[in-house]
Amino acid sequence: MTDSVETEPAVASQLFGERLDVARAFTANLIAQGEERGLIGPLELPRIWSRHILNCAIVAPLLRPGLVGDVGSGAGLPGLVLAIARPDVEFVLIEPMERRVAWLTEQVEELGLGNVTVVRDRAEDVRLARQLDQVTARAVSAFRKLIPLTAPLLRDGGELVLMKGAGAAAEVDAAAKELRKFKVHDVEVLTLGEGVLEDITRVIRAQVR
Ligand SMILES: C[S@@+](CC[C@H](N)C(=O)[O-])C[C@H]1O[C@@H](n2cnc3c(N)ncnc32)[C@H](O)[C@@H]1O
Repeated sequence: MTDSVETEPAVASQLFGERLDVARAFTANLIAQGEERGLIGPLELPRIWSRHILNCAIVAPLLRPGLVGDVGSGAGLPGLVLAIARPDVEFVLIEPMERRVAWLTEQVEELGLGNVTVVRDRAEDVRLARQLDQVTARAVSAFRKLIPLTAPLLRDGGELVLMKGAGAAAEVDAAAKELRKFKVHDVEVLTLGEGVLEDITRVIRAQVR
């Protein structure tokens, strides 16, 4: 583990409220084990809070009570962070890689997250007992590729909440064919965290069917 780990920014307490201790425990576990377990690169530790934990937590107010599927959760970003921030929302984390699933399952147990289920599968193959109300994803695939993977998992009127980089608007333009085919509409690109976070977060939000 590198010795240059970012200290917790003051805004963390605002974003997690009374769940801050759980967020701290998860972040400490990620700092302690993330590099060794291939979940996060060493270069990320100096920006673990600003670039990763808080960058995901700022999305929490976009979620509604219901069932949210986080596709390609990896280290738990954003799925576990959102599940910590929003105990009123149920989450299913969909991740195909065995060692990442093992990490996610351990974290759910250790942190006592009763609102999270972990499923080992690819989004295009997974069979869920219930249709999702919302889907989240971060750093999994381009918007046009995510649409066919995620839209079939959503109920009519469900919503995509996809964390994206600076190219979000261009990704929307490149997805015209998939938007039509999967009846994705009311697409907007949101910028979150301005004036609050060091790194702003861009989100593509869209309705399905
Ligand atoms: C670059 S990592 C990002 C992980 C995490 N979302 C983050 O932001 O740190 C991409 C993740 O998506 C998962 N993934 C790739 N293709 C997938 C698919 N078809 N369905 C579900 N997950 C997938 C990978 O196993 C990996 O954990």
